[in-house]
Amino acid sequence: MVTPAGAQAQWGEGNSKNLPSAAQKQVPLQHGAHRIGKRTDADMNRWRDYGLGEFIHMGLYSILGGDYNSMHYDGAAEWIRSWNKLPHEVYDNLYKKFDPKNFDPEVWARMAKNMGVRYVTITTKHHDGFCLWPSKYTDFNITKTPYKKDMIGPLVKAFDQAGIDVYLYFSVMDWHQADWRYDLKTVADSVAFNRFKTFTKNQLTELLTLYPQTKGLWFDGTWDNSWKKSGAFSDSLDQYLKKIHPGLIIGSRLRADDYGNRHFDANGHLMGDYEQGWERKIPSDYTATRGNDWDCIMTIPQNGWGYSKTWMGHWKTPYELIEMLAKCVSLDGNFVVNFGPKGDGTFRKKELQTADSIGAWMKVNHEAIYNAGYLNWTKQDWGYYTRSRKDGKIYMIVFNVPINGALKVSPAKKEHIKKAYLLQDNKTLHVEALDGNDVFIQLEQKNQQEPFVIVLETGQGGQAVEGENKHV
Ligand SMILES: C[C@@H]1O/C(=N\OC(=O)Nc2ccccc2)[C@@H](O)[C@H](O)[C@@H]1O
Repeated sequence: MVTPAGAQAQWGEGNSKNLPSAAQKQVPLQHGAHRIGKRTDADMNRWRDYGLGEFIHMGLYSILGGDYNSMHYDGAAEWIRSWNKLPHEVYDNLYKKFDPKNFDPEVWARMAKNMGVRYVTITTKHHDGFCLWPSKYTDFNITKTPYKKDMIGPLVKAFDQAGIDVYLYFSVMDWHQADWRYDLKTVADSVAFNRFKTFTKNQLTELLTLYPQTKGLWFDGTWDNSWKKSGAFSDSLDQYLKKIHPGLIIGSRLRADDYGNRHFDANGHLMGDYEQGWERKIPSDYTATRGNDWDCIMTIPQNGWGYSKTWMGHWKTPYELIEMLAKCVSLDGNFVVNFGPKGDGTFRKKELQTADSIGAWMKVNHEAIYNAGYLNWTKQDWGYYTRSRKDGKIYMIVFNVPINGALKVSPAKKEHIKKAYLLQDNKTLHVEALDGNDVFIQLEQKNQQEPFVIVLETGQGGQAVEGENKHV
Protein backbone atom coordinates (compact mmCIF):
# COMPACT_ATOMS: atom_id res chain seq x y z
CA MET A 1 0.00 0.00 0.00
CA VAL A 2 1.43 3.37 -0.99
CA THR A 3 0.35 5.95 1.52
CA PRO A 4 1.21 9.58 2.26
CA ALA A 5 3.62 9.84 5.19
CA GLY A 6 1.71 9.47 8.45
CA ALA A 7 -1.30 7.90 6.82
CA GLN A 8 0.10 4.39 7.23
CA ALA A 9 -2.33 1.77 8.56
CA GLN A 10 -1.88 0.76 12.19
CA TRP A 11 -1.28 -2.92 12.83
CA GLY A 12 -3.79 -4.97 14.76
CA GLU A 13 -6.88 -3.96 16.70
CA GLY A 14 -7.15 -1.18 19.17
CA ASN A 15 -6.95 2.49 18.60
CA SER A 16 -5.07 3.98 15.73
CA LYS A 17 -2.40 6.44 16.67
CA ASN A 18 -3.85 8.95 14.19
CA LEU A 19 -4.81 11.82 16.46
CA PRO A 20 -6.69 14.73 14.94
CA SER A 21 -4.46 17.73 15.52
CA ALA A 22 -4.61 21.19 14.05
CA ALA A 23 -1.00 20.78 12.98
CA GLN A 24 -1.72 17.47 11.27
CA LYS A 25 -1.77 17.85 7.49
CA GLN A 26 -5.19 16.58 6.35
CA VAL A 27 -4.97 14.16 3.44
CA PRO A 28 -7.81 13.84 0.91
CA LEU A 29 -9.80 10.66 1.53
CA GLN A 30 -12.59 8.97 -0.41
CA HIS A 31 -13.32 6.44 2.32
CA GLY A 32 -12.50 8.17 5.57
CA ALA A 33 -14.96 9.49 8.14
CA HIS A 34 -18.02 11.03 6.50
CA ARG A 35 -19.07 12.73 9.73
CA ILE A 36 -16.91 14.73 12.10
CA GLY A 37 -18.13 14.56 15.70
CA LYS A 38 -20.88 12.61 17.42
CA ARG A 39 -23.95 11.20 15.70
CA THR A 40 -26.91 13.00 17.30
CA ASP A 41 -30.10 11.37 16.00
CA ALA A 42 -32.62 9.76 18.40
CA ASP A 43 -31.28 6.20 17.92
CA MET A 44 -27.75 7.27 18.78
CA ASN A 45 -28.90 9.44 21.71
CA ARG A 46 -30.65 6.31 23.05
CA TRP A 47 -27.41 4.33 22.60
CA ARG A 48 -25.43 7.02 24.47
CA ASP A 49 -27.78 6.76 27.47
CA TYR A 50 -27.68 2.97 27.88
CA GLY A 51 -24.98 2.90 30.57
CA LEU A 52 -24.91 -0.88 31.03
CA GLY A 53 -24.93 -3.64 28.42
CA GLU A 54 -24.37 -7.37 28.06
CA PHE A 55 -22.41 -9.35 25.49
CA ILE A 56 -23.19 -13.03 24.86
CA HIS A 57 -20.79 -15.42 23.08
CA MET A 58 -22.50 -18.69 22.12
CA GLY A 59 -21.39 -21.11 19.40
CA LEU A 60 -19.79 -24.47 18.67
CA TYR A 61 -16.89 -23.48 20.97
CA SER A 62 -19.42 -23.48 23.86
CA ILE A 63 -19.61 -27.29 23.57
CA LEU A 64 -15.89 -27.75 24.26
CA GLY A 65 -15.61 -25.11 27.02
CA GLY A 66 -11.91 -24.68 26.26
CA ASP A 67 -11.09 -28.38 26.66
CA TYR A 68 -10.27 -31.13 24.16
CA ASN A 69 -8.97 -34.68 24.77
CA SER A 70 -8.64 -33.91 28.52
CA MET A 71 -6.32 -30.99 27.71
CA HIS A 72 -7.18 -27.34 28.44
CA TYR A 73 -6.57 -24.68 25.79
CA ASP A 74 -5.20 -21.65 27.59
CA GLY A 75 -6.19 -19.17 24.88
CA ALA A 76 -9.62 -17.57 24.56
CA ALA A 77 -12.09 -20.50 24.49
CA GLU A 78 -13.91 -19.23 21.36
CA TRP A 79 -10.55 -19.43 19.51
CA ILE A 80 -10.02 -23.13 20.34
CA ARG A 81 -10.27 -24.08 16.64
CA SER A 82 -6.92 -22.29 16.16
CA TRP A 83 -5.26 -24.58 18.74
CA ASN A 84 -2.75 -26.91 17.11
CA LYS A 85 -3.91 -29.77 19.35
CA LEU A 86 -7.42 -29.66 17.88
CA PRO A 87 -7.80 -30.81 14.25
CA HIS A 88 -9.98 -28.41 12.24
CA GLU A 89 -12.01 -31.35 11.02
CA VAL A 90 -12.90 -32.29 14.61
CA TYR A 91 -13.98 -28.75 15.39
CA ASP A 92 -15.94 -28.28 12.18
CA ASN A 93 -17.92 -31.46 12.92
CA LEU A 94 -19.03 -30.18 16.33
CA TYR A 95 -22.23 -28.96 14.66
CA LYS A 96 -23.35 -32.61 14.78
CA LYS A 97 -23.35 -32.29 18.59
CA PHE A 98 -24.76 -28.77 18.93
CA ASP A 99 -27.98 -29.16 20.93
CA PRO A 100 -28.61 -26.47 23.60
CA LYS A 101 -31.46 -28.49 25.17
CA ASN A 102 -31.77 -26.14 28.16
CA PHE A 103 -31.73 -22.96 26.12
CA ASP A 104 -34.63 -20.67 27.06
CA PRO A 105 -34.54 -17.17 25.54
CA GLU A 106 -36.97 -15.93 28.21
CA VAL A 107 -34.52 -17.01 30.94
CA TRP A 108 -31.68 -15.19 29.13
CA ALA A 109 -33.81 -12.06 28.77
CA ARG A 110 -34.99 -12.16 32.41
CA MET A 111 -31.41 -12.53 33.65
CA ALA A 112 -30.40 -9.48 31.59
CA LYS A 113 -33.41 -7.45 32.73
CA ASN A 114 -32.71 -8.31 36.35
CA MET A 115 -29.09 -7.23 35.91
CA GLY A 116 -30.28 -3.84 34.63
CA VAL A 117 -28.75 -4.00 31.16
CA ARG A 118 -30.37 -1.88 28.47
CA TYR A 119 -28.69 -3.42 25.42
CA VAL A 120 -27.38 -6.84 24.51
CA THR A 121 -25.00 -7.98 21.76
CA ILE A 122 -25.35 -11.61 20.68
CA THR A 123 -22.95 -13.59 18.46
CA THR A 124 -24.72 -14.66 15.27
CA LYS A 125 -21.53 -15.97 13.61
CA HIS A 126 -18.08 -15.98 15.20
CA HIS A 127 -14.77 -16.47 13.37
CA ASP A 128 -15.49 -20.21 12.92
CA GLY A 129 -18.29 -19.34 10.48
CA PHE A 130 -21.02 -21.34 12.26
CA CYS A 131 -24.34 -19.49 12.00
CA LEU A 132 -26.81 -19.50 14.88
CA TRP A 133 -29.56 -18.54 12.42
CA PRO A 134 -30.97 -20.47 9.39
CA SER A 135 -28.77 -18.76 6.80
CA LYS A 136 -29.49 -19.69 3.22
CA TYR A 137 -25.95 -18.73 2.20
CA THR A 138 -24.17 -21.58 3.97
CA ASP A 139 -25.08 -25.05 5.23
CA PHE A 140 -22.81 -24.44 8.22
CA ASN A 141 -25.76 -23.29 10.23
CA ILE A 142 -27.99 -24.28 13.14
CA THR A 143 -30.65 -26.03 11.02
CA LYS A 144 -28.09 -28.78 10.29
CA THR A 145 -27.58 -29.52 14.01
CA PRO A 146 -29.59 -31.80 16.34
CA TYR A 147 -31.12 -28.59 17.72
CA LYS A 148 -32.32 -27.57 14.25
CA LYS A 149 -34.10 -24.39 15.38
CA ASP A 150 -33.13 -20.74 14.91
CA MET A 151 -31.66 -19.28 18.15
CA ILE A 152 -31.33 -15.67 17.04
CA GLY A 153 -35.02 -15.06 16.27
CA PRO A 154 -36.31 -16.20 19.69
CA LEU A 155 -33.51 -14.26 21.43
CA VAL A 156 -34.24 -11.05 19.53
CA LYS A 157 -37.94 -11.44 20.35
CA ALA A 158 -37.39 -12.21 24.05
CA PHE A 159 -34.93 -9.36 24.64
CA ASP A 160 -37.04 -6.94 22.58
CA GLN A 161 -40.13 -7.84 24.63
CA ALA A 162 -38.13 -7.33 27.82
CA GLY A 163 -37.33 -3.79 26.62
CA ILE A 164 -33.66 -4.57 25.99
CA ASP A 165 -32.25 -3.35 22.68
CA VAL A 166 -30.59 -6.05 20.57
CA TYR A 167 -27.35 -5.76 18.61
CA LEU A 168 -26.03 -8.58 16.45
CA TYR A 169 -22.34 -9.54 16.55
CA PHE A 170 -21.02 -10.63 13.14
CA SER A 171 -17.48 -11.76 12.41
CA VAL A 172 -16.35 -10.77 8.91
CA MET A 173 -13.42 -13.18 9.18
CA ASP A 174 -14.95 -16.60 8.46
CA TRP A 175 -12.64 -19.60 8.76
CA HIS A 176 -15.23 -21.89 7.16
CA GLN A 177 -15.50 -19.99 3.89
CA ALA A 178 -13.01 -21.12 1.20
CA ASP A 179 -13.08 -17.61 -0.27
CA TRP A 180 -11.91 -15.97 3.00
CA ARG A 181 -8.43 -14.48 2.63
CA TYR A 182 -6.06 -13.01 5.25
CA ASP A 183 -4.35 -10.97 2.55
CA LEU A 184 -4.78 -10.18 -1.13
CA LYS A 185 -1.48 -11.00 -2.82
CA THR A 186 -2.62 -12.36 -6.18
CA VAL A 187 -5.39 -11.75 -8.70
CA ALA A 188 -6.84 -15.11 -7.64
CA ASP A 189 -6.97 -13.84 -4.04
CA SER A 190 -8.92 -10.80 -5.13
CA VAL A 191 -11.34 -12.82 -7.26
CA ALA A 192 -12.04 -15.15 -4.32
CA PHE A 193 -12.30 -12.29 -1.85
CA ASN A 194 -14.79 -10.49 -4.11
CA ARG A 195 -17.00 -13.58 -3.87
CA PHE A 196 -16.47 -13.50 -0.11
CA LYS A 197 -17.53 -9.86 0.08
CA THR A 198 -20.77 -10.70 -1.77
CA PHE A 199 -21.37 -13.61 0.63
CA THR A 200 -20.81 -11.24 3.58
CA LYS A 201 -23.20 -8.62 2.22
CA ASN A 202 -25.83 -11.32 1.58
CA GLN A 203 -25.62 -12.68 5.12
CA LEU A 204 -25.87 -9.20 6.64
CA THR A 205 -28.89 -8.39 4.48
CA GLU A 206 -30.41 -11.68 5.61
CA LEU A 207 -29.87 -10.85 9.29
CA LEU A 208 -31.43 -7.39 9.02
CA THR A 209 -34.36 -8.78 7.01
CA LEU A 210 -35.04 -11.69 9.36
CA TYR A 211 -34.56 -9.64 12.56
CA PRO A 212 -35.75 -6.06 11.84
CA GLN A 213 -35.91 -5.23 15.58
CA THR A 214 -32.09 -5.21 15.54
CA LYS A 215 -30.74 -1.79 16.56
CA GLY A 216 -27.19 -2.34 15.38
CA LEU A 217 -24.47 -4.61 14.06
CA TRP A 218 -21.31 -5.34 16.05
CA PHE A 219 -18.54 -6.16 13.58
CA ASP A 220 -15.45 -8.18 14.41
CA GLY A 221 -12.70 -10.00 12.55
CA THR A 222 -11.77 -7.01 10.40
CA TRP A 223 -8.12 -6.59 11.34
CA ASP A 224 -6.45 -8.53 8.51
CA ASN A 225 -4.88 -6.99 5.41
CA SER A 226 -7.58 -8.37 3.13
CA TRP A 227 -10.09 -6.13 4.88
CA LYS A 228 -7.68 -3.24 5.34
CA LYS A 229 -7.29 -3.27 1.55
CA SER A 230 -11.09 -3.22 1.14
CA GLY A 231 -11.76 0.25 2.55
CA ALA A 232 -13.99 1.22 -0.38
CA PHE A 233 -16.08 -1.92 0.09
CA SER A 234 -16.37 -1.44 3.86
CA ASP A 235 -17.52 2.14 3.23
CA SER A 236 -20.14 1.12 0.68
CA LEU A 237 -21.27 -1.78 2.91
CA ASP A 238 -21.73 0.61 5.86
CA GLN A 239 -23.81 2.96 3.69
CA TYR A 240 -25.82 0.09 2.18
CA LEU A 241 -26.71 -1.42 5.57
CA LYS A 242 -27.85 1.95 6.89
CA LYS A 243 -29.91 2.51 3.75
CA ILE A 244 -31.81 -0.78 4.14
CA HIS A 245 -32.08 -0.33 7.91
CA PRO A 246 -32.39 3.39 8.76
CA GLY A 247 -31.00 4.32 12.16
CA LEU A 248 -28.75 1.24 12.29
CA ILE A 249 -25.81 1.71 14.65
CA ILE A 250 -22.38 0.45 13.54
CA GLY A 251 -19.19 0.97 15.54
CA SER A 252 -15.66 1.64 14.39
CA ARG A 253 -14.61 -1.98 13.83
CA LEU A 254 -16.26 -2.23 10.39
CA ARG A 255 -14.45 0.30 8.28
CA ALA A 256 -11.00 0.79 6.84
CA ASP A 257 -10.03 4.02 5.09
CA ASP A 258 -8.26 4.48 1.71
CA TYR A 259 -4.96 3.53 3.37
CA GLY A 260 -6.07 0.64 5.55
CA ASN A 261 -6.40 2.64 8.77
CA ARG A 262 -9.09 1.33 11.12
CA HIS A 263 -11.19 3.01 13.78
CA PHE A 264 -9.62 6.40 12.97
CA ASP A 265 -8.93 7.51 9.41
CA ALA A 266 -5.65 9.03 8.19
CA ASN A 267 -6.86 12.42 9.42
CA GLY A 268 -7.62 11.08 12.90
CA HIS A 269 -11.40 11.12 12.58
CA LEU A 270 -13.50 8.22 13.90
CA MET A 271 -15.02 5.98 11.22
CA GLY A 272 -18.13 4.63 12.90
CA ASP A 273 -20.95 5.70 15.16
CA TYR A 274 -18.90 4.97 18.29
CA GLU A 275 -15.38 3.84 19.12
CA GLN A 276 -15.21 0.07 19.41
CA GLY A 277 -11.54 -0.28 20.37
CA TRP A 278 -12.00 -0.48 24.15
CA GLU A 279 -11.85 -4.23 24.52
CA ARG A 280 -11.02 -5.17 28.12
CA LYS A 281 -9.64 -1.69 28.66
CA ILE A 282 -11.06 1.65 29.74
CA PRO A 283 -9.89 5.15 28.73
CA SER A 284 -7.57 6.61 31.40
CA ASP A 285 -9.36 9.97 31.32
CA TYR A 286 -11.78 12.02 29.24
CA THR A 287 -9.07 13.18 26.83
CA ALA A 288 -8.42 9.56 25.85
CA THR A 289 -12.02 9.30 24.60
CA ARG A 290 -11.27 12.09 22.10
CA GLY A 291 -14.83 13.28 22.74
CA ASN A 292 -16.29 10.33 20.81
CA ASP A 293 -19.03 7.94 21.84
CA TRP A 294 -17.53 4.62 22.98
CA ASP A 295 -18.19 1.51 24.98
CA CYS A 296 -15.93 -0.92 26.79
CA ILE A 297 -16.57 -4.66 26.48
CA MET A 298 -15.30 -6.67 29.43
CA THR A 299 -14.84 -10.33 30.37
CA ILE A 300 -15.48 -11.54 33.92
CA PRO A 301 -12.36 -13.78 33.81
CA GLN A 302 -9.04 -12.31 32.68
CA ASN A 303 -9.71 -13.07 29.00
CA GLY A 304 -11.92 -15.39 26.98
CA TRP A 305 -15.42 -14.73 25.68
CA GLY A 306 -16.93 -18.13 24.95
CA TYR A 307 -17.73 -20.62 27.72
CA SER A 308 -14.62 -22.09 29.35
CA LYS A 309 -14.82 -24.84 31.98
CA THR A 310 -11.67 -23.43 33.58
CA TRP A 311 -11.45 -19.68 34.01
CA MET A 312 -7.75 -18.75 34.03
CA GLY A 313 -6.41 -15.94 36.20
CA HIS A 314 -8.43 -13.39 38.14
CA TRP A 315 -12.24 -13.45 38.12
CA LYS A 316 -13.56 -9.90 38.45
CA THR A 317 -15.86 -9.44 41.45
CA PRO A 318 -19.20 -7.66 41.03
CA TYR A 319 -17.79 -4.59 42.78
CA GLU A 320 -14.80 -4.50 40.42
CA LEU A 321 -17.23 -4.62 37.50
CA ILE A 322 -19.45 -1.95 39.08
CA GLU A 323 -16.40 0.29 39.49
CA MET A 324 -15.56 -0.24 35.81
CA LEU A 325 -19.18 0.61 34.96
CA ALA A 326 -19.00 3.81 37.02
CA LYS A 327 -15.69 4.79 35.42
CA CYS A 328 -17.02 4.21 31.90
CA VAL A 329 -20.19 6.25 32.49
CA SER A 330 -18.15 9.00 34.18
CA LEU A 331 -16.16 9.24 30.92
CA ASP A 332 -19.26 9.37 28.66
CA GLY A 333 -19.09 5.68 27.72
CA ASN A 334 -21.12 2.51 28.20
CA PHE A 335 -19.94 -0.66 29.91
CA VAL A 336 -20.73 -4.11 28.50
CA VAL A 337 -20.20 -7.30 30.55
CA ASN A 338 -19.65 -10.54 28.62
CA PHE A 339 -21.31 -13.89 29.39
CA GLY A 340 -20.43 -17.23 27.81
CA PRO A 341 -23.29 -19.72 28.11
CA LYS A 342 -22.49 -23.44 28.15
CA GLY A 343 -23.23 -25.69 25.16
CA ASP A 344 -26.55 -26.72 26.76
CA GLY A 345 -27.77 -23.11 26.78
CA THR A 346 -27.44 -22.42 30.51
CA PHE A 347 -25.09 -20.02 32.31
CA ARG A 348 -22.38 -21.02 34.78
CA LYS A 349 -23.17 -20.27 38.44
CA LYS A 350 -20.49 -17.57 38.73
CA GLU A 351 -22.05 -15.64 35.87
CA LEU A 352 -25.56 -15.93 37.33
CA GLN A 353 -24.27 -14.70 40.70
CA THR A 354 -22.43 -11.80 39.07
CA ALA A 355 -25.51 -10.74 37.10
CA ASP A 356 -27.57 -10.92 40.30
CA SER A 357 -25.10 -8.81 42.33
CA ILE A 358 -24.81 -6.15 39.66
CA GLY A 359 -28.60 -6.12 39.33
CA ALA A 360 -29.07 -5.65 43.08
CA TRP A 361 -26.73 -2.64 43.03
CA MET A 362 -28.36 -1.21 39.91
CA LYS A 363 -31.84 -1.48 41.46
CA VAL A 364 -30.75 1.07 44.12
CA ASN A 365 -28.28 3.19 42.12
CA HIS A 366 -29.31 3.11 38.42
CA GLU A 367 -30.15 6.85 38.51
CA ALA A 368 -26.40 7.57 38.55
CA ILE A 369 -25.80 5.28 35.54
CA TYR A 370 -28.71 5.52 33.09
CA ASN A 371 -28.85 8.68 30.94
CA ALA A 372 -25.70 9.91 32.67
CA GLY A 373 -22.26 10.96 31.56
CA TYR A 374 -19.17 13.06 32.04
CA LEU A 375 -18.88 15.94 34.51
CA ASN A 376 -15.88 18.25 34.11
CA TRP A 377 -15.06 18.49 37.83
CA THR A 378 -11.67 17.46 39.19
CA LYS A 379 -11.59 13.68 39.68
CA GLN A 380 -11.17 12.73 43.35
CA ASP A 381 -9.81 9.50 44.88
CA TRP A 382 -13.11 8.46 46.43
CA GLY A 383 -14.64 7.51 43.06
CA TYR A 384 -16.45 8.97 40.08
CA TYR A 385 -18.82 11.80 39.21
CA THR A 386 -21.66 11.36 36.74
CA ARG A 387 -24.12 13.97 35.58
CA SER A 388 -27.63 13.18 34.39
CA ARG A 389 -28.26 14.14 30.76
CA LYS A 390 -31.96 14.39 31.64
CA ASP A 391 -31.97 16.91 34.50
CA GLY A 392 -28.33 17.80 35.16
CA LYS A 393 -28.36 16.14 38.58
CA ILE A 394 -24.84 15.35 39.85
CA TYR A 395 -23.90 12.01 41.39
CA MET A 396 -20.87 10.86 43.35
CA ILE A 397 -20.33 7.10 42.99
CA VAL A 398 -18.16 6.30 46.00
CA PHE A 399 -15.80 3.31 46.14
CA ASN A 400 -12.97 4.48 48.43
CA VAL A 401 -13.89 6.20 51.72
CA PRO A 402 -10.88 8.10 53.16
CA ILE A 403 -9.75 7.45 56.74
CA ASN A 404 -11.14 10.83 57.85
CA GLY A 405 -14.56 9.99 56.41
CA ALA A 406 -14.61 13.26 54.51
CA LEU A 407 -15.13 13.27 50.75
CA LYS A 408 -13.57 16.27 49.03
CA VAL A 409 -15.50 17.95 46.21
CA SER A 410 -13.99 20.68 44.05
CA PRO A 411 -16.82 21.94 41.83
CA ALA A 412 -16.12 23.79 38.62
CA LYS A 413 -15.87 27.57 38.93
CA LYS A 414 -19.07 29.35 39.94
CA GLU A 415 -20.75 26.05 40.88
CA HIS A 416 -21.59 25.71 44.58
CA ILE A 417 -22.79 22.72 46.57
CA LYS A 418 -26.18 23.50 48.11
CA LYS A 419 -27.00 20.06 49.47
CA ALA A 420 -25.71 16.48 49.55
CA TYR A 421 -27.74 13.38 50.32
CA LEU A 422 -27.48 9.61 50.03
CA LEU A 423 -29.39 8.27 47.03
CA GLN A 424 -30.32 5.05 48.82
CA ASP A 425 -32.27 6.70 51.68
CA ASN A 426 -32.29 10.46 50.99
CA LYS A 427 -30.32 11.04 54.22
CA THR A 428 -28.82 14.53 54.15
CA LEU A 429 -25.07 14.71 54.71
CA HIS A 430 -23.09 17.45 56.42
CA VAL A 431 -21.28 19.73 53.96
CA GLU A 432 -18.28 21.66 55.31
CA ALA A 433 -16.99 24.68 53.37
CA LEU A 434 -13.27 24.69 52.49
CA ASP A 435 -11.28 27.15 50.37
CA GLY A 436 -13.07 28.71 47.41
CA ASN A 437 -16.05 26.53 46.48
CA ASP A 438 -14.43 23.30 47.66
CA VAL A 439 -16.24 21.31 50.32
CA PHE A 440 -15.86 18.24 52.49
CA ILE A 441 -18.89 15.95 52.58
CA GLN A 442 -18.82 14.28 55.97
CA LEU A 443 -19.85 10.64 56.19
CA GLU A 444 -21.30 9.58 59.51
CA GLN A 445 -20.20 6.02 59.17
CA LYS A 446 -16.99 5.05 57.40
CA ASN A 447 -17.34 1.30 57.31
CA GLN A 448 -19.12 1.15 53.99
CA GLN A 449 -19.44 -2.41 52.67
CA GLU A 450 -20.43 -1.54 49.12
CA PRO A 451 -20.23 1.27 46.56
CA PHE A 452 -22.84 3.96 47.24
CA VAL A 453 -24.13 7.13 45.60
CA ILE A 454 -24.39 10.68 46.91
CA VAL A 455 -26.57 13.20 45.08
CA LEU A 456 -25.33 16.79 44.94
CA GLU A 457 -27.60 19.80 44.51
CA THR A 458 -25.71 22.79 43.18
CA GLY A 459 -26.43 26.44 42.48
CA GLN A 460 -24.72 29.59 41.38
CA GLY A 461 -23.36 31.98 44.10
CA GLY A 462 -23.42 31.59 47.93
CA GLN A 463 -22.38 28.35 49.51
CA ALA A 464 -25.20 26.81 51.55
CA VAL A 465 -23.42 24.74 54.17
CA GLU A 466 -25.40 22.33 56.32
CA GLY A 467 -24.75 23.04 60.07
CA GLU A 468 -22.24 25.35 61.67
CA ASN A 469 -18.50 25.07 61.12
CA LYS A 470 -17.24 25.30 64.73
CA HIS A 471 -13.51 25.74 65.32
CA VAL A 472 -12.88 25.04 69.02
C1 LIG B 1 -15.15 -9.59 21.53
C2 LIG B 1 -13.90 -10.31 21.08
O1 LIG B 1 -13.47 -9.72 19.85
C3 LIG B 1 -12.43 -10.35 19.19
N1 LIG B 1 -11.37 -9.75 18.81
O2 LIG B 1 -11.27 -8.46 18.98
C4 LIG B 1 -10.05 -7.88 18.81
O3 LIG B 1 -9.87 -6.74 19.16
N2 LIG B 1 -9.09 -8.65 18.26
C5 LIG B 1 -7.78 -8.21 18.04
C6 LIG B 1 -7.00 -7.64 19.06
C7 LIG B 1 -5.68 -7.25 18.80
C8 LIG B 1 -5.13 -7.43 17.53
C9 LIG B 1 -5.91 -8.00 16.52
C10 LIG B 1 -7.22 -8.39 16.79
C11 LIG B 1 -12.59 -11.82 19.00
O4 LIG B 1 -11.44 -12.39 18.41
C12 LIG B 1 -12.86 -12.44 20.33
O5 LIG B 1 -13.03 -13.80 20.17
C13 LIG B 1 -14.13 -11.81 20.91
O6 LIG B 1 -15.23 -12.08 20.06
